[in-house]
Amino acid sequence: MKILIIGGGNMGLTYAQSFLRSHIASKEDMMILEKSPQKAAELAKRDIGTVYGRAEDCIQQSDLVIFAVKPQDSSVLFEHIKPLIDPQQVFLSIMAGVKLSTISGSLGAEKVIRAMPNLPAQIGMGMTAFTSSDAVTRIELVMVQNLLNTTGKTVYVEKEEAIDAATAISGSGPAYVWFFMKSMMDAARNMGFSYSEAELLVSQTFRGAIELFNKTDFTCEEWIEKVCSRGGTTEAALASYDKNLVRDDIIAGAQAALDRAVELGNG
Ligand SMILES: NC(=O)C1=CN([C@@H]2O[C@H](COP(=O)(O)OP(=O)(O)OC[C@H]3O[C@@H](n4cnc5c(N)ncnc54)[C@H](O)[C@@H]3O)[C@@H](O)[C@H]2O)C=CC1
Ligand SMILES: O=C(O)[C@@H]1CCC=N1
Repeated sequence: MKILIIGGGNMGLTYAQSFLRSHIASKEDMMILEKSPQKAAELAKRDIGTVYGRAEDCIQQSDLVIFAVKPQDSSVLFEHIKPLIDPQQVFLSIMAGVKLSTISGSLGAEKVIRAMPNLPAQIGMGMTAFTSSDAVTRIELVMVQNLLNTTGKTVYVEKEEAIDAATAISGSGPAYVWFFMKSMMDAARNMGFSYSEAELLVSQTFRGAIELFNKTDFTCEEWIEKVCSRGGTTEAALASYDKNLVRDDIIAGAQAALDRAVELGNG
């Protein structure tokens, strides 16, 4: 199966590397279409398949076309490739917000899958939610799911709105986690730790807390209770979070991401 990835940025490159690393696709089957000549030259050095600069040279030979450009670049791209595509090709989009109906309507193609991955896909630890149009066959869906599975865990969702919600939670989520890590590192620096000490203290704390959570059946609340001594330090920190409505802010942030996904989908 010939796979064409359109957009060789963070996610396009991640996908190409992941498919190759897992041997689900060979270099001969992988094509990347990248419009920036500088990026295309860098990609060509990576030995991850054939890199193209023109859609005319690669679209027709592909069985699966993956859209990994920014949502804002999608309408120009669709307009350009519409005369080149075969309506029987399968299209997979990972673009935030852009709806199945927009993709099929703009291209005149029926077999469209929408997925929302995240950046830990780079190390096979990604989380992807995906859904598909009715015209995609079971075999085609399984084929795409097998590809997505090379990047981490996947979940099929029936309702397309859940893709926008997943964008706000798991798609953007790694950035929220790094934001929290950075804030804790800033606190550590203020308390006198060096940069590398702050990094070690914080990254190992995140790793330990997440591993512990994943390896047991306790909820977050139960774990929090185990850390908190009555009248102790953790309670003081959590009281400060409560007073400053940190939880509400985190929920509002995720809601802002969801609102933006919907907005991107409306053009
Ligand atoms: N970065 C992330 O963590 C995630 C991104 N996404 C989605 O993935 C998509 C790509 O995101 P990134 O890889 O971060 O962006 P990026 O900016 O790193 O890569 C996009 C690439 O597409 C190229 N491009 C734009 N128009 C093109 C065209 N007409 N033909 C060929 N190449 C073209 C650009 O030159 C650029 O190299 C976005 O739609 C985003 O919503 C989804 C989940 C996570
Ligand atoms: O920030 C964005 O719009 C994309 C979608 C999810 C992660 N990055």
